[in-house]
Amino acid sequence: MENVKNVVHQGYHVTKEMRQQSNKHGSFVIWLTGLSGSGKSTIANALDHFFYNNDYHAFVLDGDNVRLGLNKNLGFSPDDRKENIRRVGEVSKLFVEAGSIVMAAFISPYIQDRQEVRSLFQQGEFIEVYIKCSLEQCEQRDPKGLYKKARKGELPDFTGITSPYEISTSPEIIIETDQLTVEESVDKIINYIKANQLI
Ligand SMILES: Nc1ncnc2c1ncn2[C@@H]1O[C@H](COP(=O)(O)OS(=O)(=O)O)[C@@H](OP(=O)(O)O)[C@H]1O
Ligand SMILES: Nc1ncnc2c1ncn2[C@@H]1O[C@H](COP(=O)(O)OP(=O)(O)O)[C@@H](O)[C@H]1O
Repeated sequence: MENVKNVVHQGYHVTKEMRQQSNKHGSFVIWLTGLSGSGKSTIANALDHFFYNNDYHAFVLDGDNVRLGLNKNLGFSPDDRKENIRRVGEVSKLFVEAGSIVMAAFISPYIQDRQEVRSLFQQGEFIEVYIKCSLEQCEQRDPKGLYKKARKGELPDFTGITSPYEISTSPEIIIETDQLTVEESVDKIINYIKANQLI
């Protein structure tokens, strides 16, 4: 807080509302949280196809990609994950201000970190989607071979094995990827967004 003592927020002349009107849809965050291999990236990209094909302004922020650039100085300790999520929350807020729909696909294992991101947004702008999948199923999928490495002790602080995942009590949406297909998962999310008149 000390660092921002003499910094004053500058209002934008072209407002978020003007951009939303011009884009002809709302801007908000679909925050996909869950274990590695649960299906966050797959569903985020399937949503992106839907939005792209239907002329919506949307973009995916994905853990792996953000960690190769903006957050390349961060690891997987609780403090580093917290800072990772804080920065991604702020980037998501900029996208929403710019009139875009954001799909943020991050493990984001701590309830408090997710709540802090939620608090950056207005009511209804932050949609938490818990991508629910058992550890056993995620481990069986193991799309990047990371669980195998973690079990061999080659990957410290691995979520679900040697690092915790805290389940939210009331996310807006729960998607069980060991029950639904990718298409059914996308439909469930889109139906929620339409029912809440965000698009
Ligand atoms: N120790 C450890 N624990 C969990 N994940 C690990 C780890 N090391 C590397 N990876 C890879 O990093 C991706 C998760 O990055 P996130 O930014 O989503 O993590 S977090 O939200 O800060 O917890 C994660 O991507 P997903 O599998 O898509 O979840 C992994 O590819
Ligand atoms: N219903 C489903 N939803 C999402 N992914 C699924 C589903 N069923 C099987 N999968 C597979 O599970 C894996 C999930 O990997 P990924 O999307 O990278 O997960 P995460 O981003 O959570 O690590 C992919 O190989 C995907 O094809």
